[in-house]
Amino acid sequence: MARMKTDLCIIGAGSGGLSLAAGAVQMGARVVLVEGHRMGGDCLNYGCVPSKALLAAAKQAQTVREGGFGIAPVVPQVDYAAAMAHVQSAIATIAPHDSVERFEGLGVRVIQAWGRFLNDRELEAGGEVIRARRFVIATGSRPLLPPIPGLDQVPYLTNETLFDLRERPGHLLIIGGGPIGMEMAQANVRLGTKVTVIEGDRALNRDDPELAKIVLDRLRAEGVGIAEGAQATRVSGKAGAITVETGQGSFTGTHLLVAVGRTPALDRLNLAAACVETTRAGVKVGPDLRSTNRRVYAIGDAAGGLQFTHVAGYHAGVVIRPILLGLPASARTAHIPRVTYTDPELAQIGPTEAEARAEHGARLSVARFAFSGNDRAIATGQTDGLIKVMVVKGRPVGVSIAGAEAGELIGPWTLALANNLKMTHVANMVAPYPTLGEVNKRAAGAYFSPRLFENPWVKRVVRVVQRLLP
Ligand SMILES: Cc1cc2nc3c(=O)[nH]c(=O)nc-3n(C[C@H](O)[C@H](O)[C@H](O)COP(=O)(O)OP(=O)(O)OC[C@H]3O[C@@H](n4cnc5c(N)ncnc54)[C@H](O)[C@@H]3O)c2cc1C
Ligand SMILES: NC(=O)c1ccc[n+]([C@@H]2O[C@H](COP(=O)([O-])OP(=O)(O)OC[C@H]3O[C@@H](n4cnc5c(N)ncnc54)[C@H](O)[C@@H]3O)[C@@H](O)[C@H]2O)c1
Repeated sequence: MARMKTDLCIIGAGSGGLSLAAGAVQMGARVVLVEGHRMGGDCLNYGCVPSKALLAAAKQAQTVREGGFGIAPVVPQVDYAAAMAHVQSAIATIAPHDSVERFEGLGVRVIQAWGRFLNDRELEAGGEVIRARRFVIATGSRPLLPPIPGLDQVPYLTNETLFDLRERPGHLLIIGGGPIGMEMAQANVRLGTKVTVIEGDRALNRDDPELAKIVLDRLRAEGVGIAEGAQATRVSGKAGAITVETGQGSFTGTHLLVAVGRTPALDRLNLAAACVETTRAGVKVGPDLRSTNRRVYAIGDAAGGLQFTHVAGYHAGVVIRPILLGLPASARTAHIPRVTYTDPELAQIGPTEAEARAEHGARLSVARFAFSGNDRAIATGQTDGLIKVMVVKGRPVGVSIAGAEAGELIGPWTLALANNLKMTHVANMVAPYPTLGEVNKRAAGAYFSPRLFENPWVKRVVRVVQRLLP
């Protein structure tokens, strides 16, 4: 077997591995990148990109279907295969950016094979033994397949096969009402599929219930059936007629999508040989993302924390400091946002109201502003929405937004939380009129209004000054 030495060996060329490889090689390190399947990982091939591309096609169908503003609604003529062709075209357009050619052009040695540790300092991939000063496990995650009796006896879809469909499903059952389940429910219902979501708990249960309701009400109004408190206990049937049994009754559809979470992709790595310990969530790491083997780090979904592309990229930025420069660094989570790209969108940073109340008690103030008070939202018919800002000692600690463009609107708050800014900084901002972005400033205004307008001292001072002014 050929042998090579390198500074850094990264296993997995997804969101985390690619960011790290590009950064490390351009800063002068010798980098080997090992990828066993498709460059770009889950996000490009089976996750963010295809799901957002399908949602875009679905939004187009919905715009036509709803009409409005004096434009007559029309039943959309949906070509499901063409919508999926748009999905593939979005992937193909981005793929060169994540390609072997681009990374080899940057100076990265790319090995297209599965990597497997031989011992605590060596990994084998594609018949080569790589001895590296540091390793980074960036192998991501795969769909969790729950032990529901009968599931292994029926054909089912996951995010890895859903985008291969070319014929529109007649009735899509989705087990799991998390972000994957709800995004794909709306995409499919808008493209003309009958959809039923089967959720064991509350749909979108990680989000503030008041804001999740805004999204769920819209989905229900568009025709998505959402059974909550309906844990799937048995699956049976065959292609075209699949039945899911739950405590709330049984549901039969033509297709089944399983979207009940993720499991870390660590099984091919032979981690025991490298003395790298794991938990059910992923590689066991400290705040510095270092594993139980001090030469080995883990980033992204494999590190067992938040599972988002921007987190994988952020992790890459954290580990590059100790790996390349020997400097300390640790990962934080308080400033990490998340967005579910339903229409309306659901965005969150920091704790929800309930989480913040549990943590801060009476010190917490919650400022609210409804989209129905925003002129642009009224002009464009997008008044279903609400922003809540959780404030402690004059600083925002959490923000929840449900509404049009919530993912864009959370931007200024990500800046505020990352830099520990105060509500005054947000209130000082002048937002262009008329924009949806004014909801951010109005929420800051809602925080200051009672302090300014309902404060007897302010009134007294104004009266005195008015008497004294010439
Ligand atoms: C349907 C869906 C929609 C999503 N939408 C969003 C979104 O809108 N926004 C967002 O932020 N996140 C989204 N996510 C989550 C996001 O895709 C992941 O958090 C992100 O891809 C994680 O990046 P990663 O680098 O950790 O892993 P990945 O991108 O999964 O990359 C891991 C790579 O490692 C490779 N690999 C695994 N084992 C080995 C091995 N032994 N040897 C060599 N290679 C190996 C895999 O083949 C893969 O290419 C979505 C996920 C799904 C499933
Ligand atoms: N927009 C985004 O950023 C985005 C989009 C999709 C996915 N993702 C990432 O992917 C991760 C996985 O998403 P997900 O939606 O698969 O998982 P999830 O864990 O967020 O939601 C899964 C849901 O399935 C339910 N469930 C589990 N077992 C069940 C059963 N037997 N019967 C009925 N319901 C059951 C759970 O109660 C839960 O609500 C997310 O947490 C997120 O990190 C992000």
